[in-house]
Amino acid sequence: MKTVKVLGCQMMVEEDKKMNLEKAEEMIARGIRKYQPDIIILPEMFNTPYDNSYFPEFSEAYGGDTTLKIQKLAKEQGVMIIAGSIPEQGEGEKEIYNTTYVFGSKGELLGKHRKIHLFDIDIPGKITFKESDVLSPGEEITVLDTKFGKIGIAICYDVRFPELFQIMEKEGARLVVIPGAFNTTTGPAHWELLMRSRALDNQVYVAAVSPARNSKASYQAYGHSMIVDPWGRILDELEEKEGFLYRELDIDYLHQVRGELPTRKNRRVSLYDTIKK
Ligand SMILES: NC(=O)CCC(=O)C(=O)O
Repeated sequence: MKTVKVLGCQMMVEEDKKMNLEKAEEMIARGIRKYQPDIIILPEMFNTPYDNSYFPEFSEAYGGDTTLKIQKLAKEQGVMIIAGSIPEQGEGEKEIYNTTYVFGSKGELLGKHRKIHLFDIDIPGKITFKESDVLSPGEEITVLDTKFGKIGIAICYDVRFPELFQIMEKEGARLVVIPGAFNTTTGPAHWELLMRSRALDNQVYVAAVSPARNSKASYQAYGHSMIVDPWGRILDELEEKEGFLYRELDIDYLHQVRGELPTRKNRRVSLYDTIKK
Protein backbone atom coordinates (compact mmCIF):
# COMPACT_ATOMS: atom_id res chain seq x y z
CA MET A 1 0.00 0.00 0.00
CA LYS A 2 1.64 3.24 -1.18
CA THR A 3 -0.80 5.75 0.25
CA VAL A 4 -3.13 5.66 3.21
CA LYS A 5 -6.02 8.03 3.86
CA VAL A 6 -6.21 9.03 7.52
CA LEU A 7 -9.14 10.80 9.15
CA GLY A 8 -9.17 12.13 12.73
CA CYS A 9 -12.42 13.05 14.50
CA GLN A 10 -11.82 15.93 16.92
CA MET A 11 -15.12 15.42 18.71
CA MET A 12 -16.75 17.22 21.64
CA VAL A 13 -16.87 14.98 24.71
CA GLU A 14 -19.71 15.45 27.19
CA GLU A 15 -20.66 14.08 30.62
CA ASP A 16 -22.99 11.50 29.10
CA LYS A 17 -21.48 8.29 27.70
CA LYS A 18 -24.43 7.57 25.42
CA MET A 19 -24.14 11.03 23.87
CA ASN A 20 -20.40 10.49 23.35
CA LEU A 21 -20.98 7.20 21.54
CA GLU A 22 -23.67 8.79 19.38
CA LYS A 23 -21.32 11.65 18.56
CA ALA A 24 -18.53 9.23 17.61
CA GLU A 25 -20.95 7.29 15.40
CA GLU A 26 -22.26 10.44 13.74
CA MET A 27 -18.76 11.80 13.01
CA ILE A 28 -17.53 8.45 11.72
CA ALA A 29 -20.49 8.20 9.30
CA ARG A 30 -20.13 11.83 8.16
CA GLY A 31 -16.34 11.51 7.81
CA ILE A 32 -16.69 8.40 5.67
CA ARG A 33 -19.20 10.12 3.36
CA LYS A 34 -16.92 13.12 2.95
CA TYR A 35 -13.43 11.57 2.79
CA GLN A 36 -13.67 7.76 2.27
CA PRO A 37 -10.73 7.22 4.66
CA ASP A 38 -8.78 3.98 5.18
CA ILE A 39 -8.25 4.67 8.88
CA ILE A 40 -10.37 6.65 11.35
CA ILE A 41 -8.92 7.88 14.64
CA LEU A 42 -10.88 9.02 17.71
CA PRO A 43 -9.48 11.11 20.62
CA GLU A 44 -8.11 10.09 24.00
CA MET A 45 -10.91 9.25 26.49
CA PHE A 46 -13.62 9.82 23.88
CA ASN A 47 -16.42 8.18 25.88
CA THR A 48 -15.78 10.07 29.14
CA PRO A 49 -14.78 13.54 30.33
CA TYR A 50 -11.02 13.61 30.92
CA ASP A 51 -11.29 13.75 34.71
CA ASN A 52 -10.26 11.13 37.29
CA SER A 53 -13.65 11.35 39.01
CA TYR A 54 -15.39 9.99 35.90
CA PHE A 55 -13.03 7.18 34.91
CA PRO A 56 -14.27 4.43 37.29
CA GLU A 57 -17.94 4.94 36.41
CA PHE A 58 -17.31 5.21 32.66
CA SER A 59 -14.88 2.28 32.56
CA GLU A 60 -15.73 -0.93 30.72
CA ALA A 61 -14.18 -4.28 30.06
CA TYR A 62 -13.72 -5.40 26.45
CA GLY A 63 -17.20 -6.27 25.13
CA GLY A 64 -18.86 -3.33 26.89
CA ASP A 65 -21.06 -0.73 25.16
CA THR A 66 -18.17 1.27 23.70
CA THR A 67 -16.09 -1.50 22.18
CA LEU A 68 -19.22 -3.27 20.88
CA LYS A 69 -20.41 -0.09 19.20
CA ILE A 70 -17.06 0.76 17.58
CA GLN A 71 -16.45 -2.81 16.48
CA LYS A 72 -19.90 -2.89 14.84
CA LEU A 73 -19.25 0.43 13.10
CA ALA A 74 -15.89 -0.77 11.76
CA LYS A 75 -17.58 -3.86 10.31
CA GLU A 76 -20.66 -2.10 8.91
CA GLN A 77 -18.66 0.72 7.36
CA GLY A 78 -15.74 -1.51 6.28
CA VAL A 79 -13.12 0.79 7.76
CA MET A 80 -10.29 0.44 10.26
CA ILE A 81 -10.97 2.38 13.48
CA ILE A 82 -8.34 3.34 16.04
CA ALA A 83 -10.73 3.97 18.89
CA GLY A 84 -8.99 6.87 20.68
CA SER A 85 -8.98 5.61 24.21
CA ILE A 86 -11.42 4.68 26.96
CA PRO A 87 -11.07 3.76 30.64
CA GLU A 88 -10.71 -0.02 30.43
CA GLN A 89 -11.63 -2.25 33.35
CA GLY A 90 -8.64 -4.50 33.83
CA GLU A 91 -8.36 -7.94 35.33
CA GLY A 92 -7.95 -6.85 38.95
CA GLU A 93 -10.87 -5.47 40.96
CA LYS A 94 -9.67 -1.87 40.95
CA GLU A 95 -7.50 -1.90 37.82
CA ILE A 96 -8.42 0.69 35.20
CA TYR A 97 -6.26 1.42 32.16
CA ASN A 98 -6.31 4.21 29.59
CA THR A 99 -6.66 1.97 26.55
CA THR A 100 -6.83 2.27 22.78
CA TYR A 101 -8.65 -0.53 20.94
CA VAL A 102 -8.01 -1.00 17.23
CA PHE A 103 -10.53 -2.68 14.94
CA GLY A 104 -9.99 -3.80 11.36
CA SER A 105 -12.49 -3.30 8.52
CA LYS A 106 -14.20 -6.61 9.24
CA GLY A 107 -14.71 -5.61 12.87
CA GLU A 108 -11.87 -7.84 14.05
CA LEU A 109 -9.82 -6.70 17.06
CA LEU A 110 -6.33 -5.95 15.73
CA GLY A 111 -4.87 -5.04 19.10
CA LYS A 112 -4.88 -2.62 21.98
CA HIS A 113 -2.50 -0.21 23.67
CA ARG A 114 -2.60 0.64 27.36
CA LYS A 115 -1.10 4.07 28.09
CA ILE A 116 2.37 3.42 29.45
CA HIS A 117 3.27 6.77 30.99
CA LEU A 118 0.63 8.10 33.34
CA PHE A 119 0.02 11.86 33.36
CA ASP A 120 1.13 12.91 36.83
CA ILE A 121 2.06 16.58 36.83
CA ASP A 122 1.86 19.55 39.18
CA ILE A 123 2.36 23.04 37.77
CA PRO A 124 1.32 25.32 40.67
CA GLY A 125 -1.49 27.71 39.84
CA LYS A 126 -1.91 26.14 36.41
CA ILE A 127 -2.61 22.45 36.35
CA THR A 128 -2.35 19.46 38.65
CA PHE A 129 -3.37 16.05 37.38
CA LYS A 130 -2.53 12.63 38.76
CA GLU A 131 -3.78 9.82 36.55
CA SER A 132 -2.05 7.31 38.80
CA ASP A 133 -4.60 8.05 41.56
CA VAL A 134 -7.10 6.09 39.49
CA LEU A 135 -5.34 4.45 36.53
CA SER A 136 -2.74 1.72 36.19
CA PRO A 137 0.08 1.93 33.62
CA GLY A 138 0.34 -0.36 30.60
CA GLU A 139 3.44 -2.52 30.33
CA GLU A 140 3.69 -3.11 26.59
CA ILE A 141 4.89 -1.21 23.55
CA THR A 142 2.38 -1.46 20.71
CA VAL A 143 3.17 -1.76 17.01
CA LEU A 144 0.37 -3.36 14.98
CA ASP A 145 0.85 -5.10 11.67
CA THR A 146 -2.02 -3.88 9.48
CA LYS A 147 -2.84 -4.00 5.79
CA PHE A 148 -1.65 -0.38 5.67
CA GLY A 149 1.74 -1.24 7.17
CA LYS A 150 3.00 -1.15 10.72
CA ILE A 151 1.29 1.37 12.98
CA GLY A 152 2.60 2.37 16.40
CA ILE A 153 0.22 3.57 19.10
CA ALA A 154 1.02 5.96 21.95
CA ILE A 155 -1.41 7.85 24.17
CA CYS A 156 -0.92 11.53 24.95
CA TYR A 157 1.72 11.88 27.71
CA ASP A 158 3.51 8.89 26.12
CA VAL A 159 4.65 11.40 23.44
CA ARG A 160 7.09 12.96 25.93
CA PHE A 161 9.24 9.83 26.01
CA PRO A 162 11.42 9.67 22.88
CA GLU A 163 12.79 6.19 23.64
CA LEU A 164 9.32 4.74 23.17
CA PHE A 165 9.16 6.17 19.65
CA GLN A 166 12.66 4.97 18.78
CA ILE A 167 11.60 1.47 19.71
CA MET A 168 8.37 1.69 17.71
CA GLU A 169 10.30 2.92 14.68
CA LYS A 170 12.83 0.13 15.15
CA GLU A 171 9.97 -2.36 15.21
CA GLY A 172 8.84 -1.06 11.82
CA ALA A 173 6.24 1.63 12.57
CA ARG A 174 5.87 4.11 9.68
CA LEU A 175 2.84 5.87 11.14
CA VAL A 176 2.42 6.56 14.85
CA VAL A 177 -1.09 7.37 16.03
CA ILE A 178 -1.45 9.40 19.22
CA PRO A 179 -4.88 9.92 20.75
CA GLY A 180 -4.16 12.80 23.13
CA ALA A 181 -5.76 15.46 25.29
CA PHE A 182 -3.23 18.15 26.16
CA ASN A 183 -4.55 21.18 28.07
CA THR A 184 -4.43 24.95 27.74
CA THR A 185 -1.18 25.22 29.77
CA THR A 186 1.03 22.54 28.25
CA GLY A 187 -0.75 22.48 24.88
CA PRO A 188 0.38 25.87 23.54
CA ALA A 189 3.88 25.29 24.96
CA HIS A 190 4.62 21.73 23.88
CA TRP A 191 1.99 19.92 21.76
CA GLU A 192 3.22 20.97 18.30
CA LEU A 193 6.88 20.82 19.34
CA LEU A 194 6.52 17.25 20.63
CA MET A 195 4.49 15.95 17.68
CA ARG A 196 6.90 17.43 15.14
CA SER A 197 9.96 16.26 17.10
CA ARG A 198 8.77 12.65 17.30
CA ALA A 199 7.97 12.67 13.56
CA LEU A 200 11.29 14.25 12.58
CA ASP A 201 13.48 12.24 14.99
CA ASN A 202 12.13 8.97 13.72
CA GLN A 203 11.21 9.98 10.16
CA VAL A 204 7.67 8.70 10.56
CA TYR A 205 4.19 10.12 10.06
CA VAL A 206 2.46 11.19 13.27
CA ALA A 207 -1.32 11.59 13.58
CA ALA A 208 -2.43 13.09 16.91
CA VAL A 209 -6.14 13.39 17.68
CA SER A 210 -7.57 15.41 20.57
CA PRO A 211 -11.08 15.99 21.84
CA ALA A 212 -12.55 19.40 21.00
CA ARG A 213 -12.47 21.97 23.82
CA ASN A 214 -15.56 21.83 25.99
CA SER A 215 -15.87 25.14 27.87
CA LYS A 216 -18.04 23.46 30.54
CA ALA A 217 -15.51 20.73 31.34
CA SER A 218 -13.16 20.70 34.36
CA TYR A 219 -10.24 19.91 32.00
CA GLN A 220 -9.92 22.20 29.00
CA ALA A 221 -8.51 20.19 26.10
CA TYR A 222 -6.08 22.02 23.83
CA GLY A 223 -7.49 20.50 20.62
CA HIS A 224 -5.14 21.17 17.68
CA SER A 225 -5.27 17.64 16.31
CA MET A 226 -2.53 17.40 13.73
CA ILE A 227 -0.83 15.23 11.13
CA VAL A 228 2.93 15.63 10.72
CA ASP A 229 5.09 14.15 7.95
CA PRO A 230 8.58 12.58 8.26
CA TRP A 231 10.17 15.94 7.35
CA GLY A 232 8.54 17.44 10.46
CA ARG A 233 6.03 19.45 8.43
CA ILE A 234 2.44 19.87 9.63
CA LEU A 235 0.14 18.56 6.88
CA ASP A 236 -3.14 19.40 8.60
CA GLU A 237 -4.08 20.97 11.92
CA LEU A 238 -7.33 21.96 13.62
CA GLU A 239 -8.01 24.69 16.17
CA GLU A 240 -9.93 23.93 19.40
CA LYS A 241 -13.36 23.35 17.86
CA GLU A 242 -14.95 20.14 16.68
CA GLY A 243 -13.90 19.06 13.19
CA PHE A 244 -12.17 16.59 10.90
CA LEU A 245 -8.46 16.17 10.39
CA TYR A 246 -7.64 14.57 7.05
CA ARG A 247 -4.68 13.69 4.87
CA GLU A 248 -3.59 11.05 2.38
CA LEU A 249 -0.16 9.87 3.51
CA ASP A 250 2.43 8.90 0.92
CA ILE A 251 4.72 6.13 2.12
CA ASP A 252 7.10 6.66 -0.84
CA TYR A 253 7.74 10.16 0.48
CA LEU A 254 8.79 8.66 3.82
CA HIS A 255 11.37 6.52 2.00
CA GLN A 256 12.53 9.58 0.04
CA VAL A 257 13.17 11.54 3.27
CA ARG A 258 15.00 8.59 4.78
CA GLY A 259 17.17 8.30 1.66
CA GLU A 260 17.98 12.01 1.49
CA LEU A 261 18.63 12.51 5.19
CA PRO A 262 19.76 9.11 6.48
CA THR A 263 19.88 9.92 10.20
CA ARG A 264 18.69 6.47 11.14
CA LYS A 265 21.57 4.92 9.18
CA ASN A 266 24.07 7.43 10.58
CA ARG A 267 23.20 6.60 14.18
CA ARG A 268 26.08 5.57 16.47
CA VAL A 269 23.99 3.07 18.38
CA SER A 270 27.02 1.54 20.06
CA LEU A 271 27.56 4.84 21.89
CA TYR A 272 24.03 5.15 23.22
CA ASP A 273 22.40 3.27 26.04
CA THR A 274 18.81 4.41 25.56
CA ILE A 275 17.86 2.25 22.61
CA LYS A 276 16.51 -1.23 23.21
CA LYS A 277 19.02 -3.60 21.66
N1 LIG B 1 -3.80 13.29 28.77
C1 LIG B 1 -2.52 13.52 28.93
O1 LIG B 1 -1.73 12.62 29.03
C2 LIG B 1 -2.12 14.96 28.96
C3 LIG B 1 -0.68 15.17 28.65
C4 LIG B 1 -0.28 16.58 28.67
O2 LIG B 1 -1.12 17.49 28.69
C5 LIG B 1 1.13 16.90 28.66
O3 LIG B 1 1.45 18.09 28.77
O4 LIG B 1 1.97 16.00 28.53
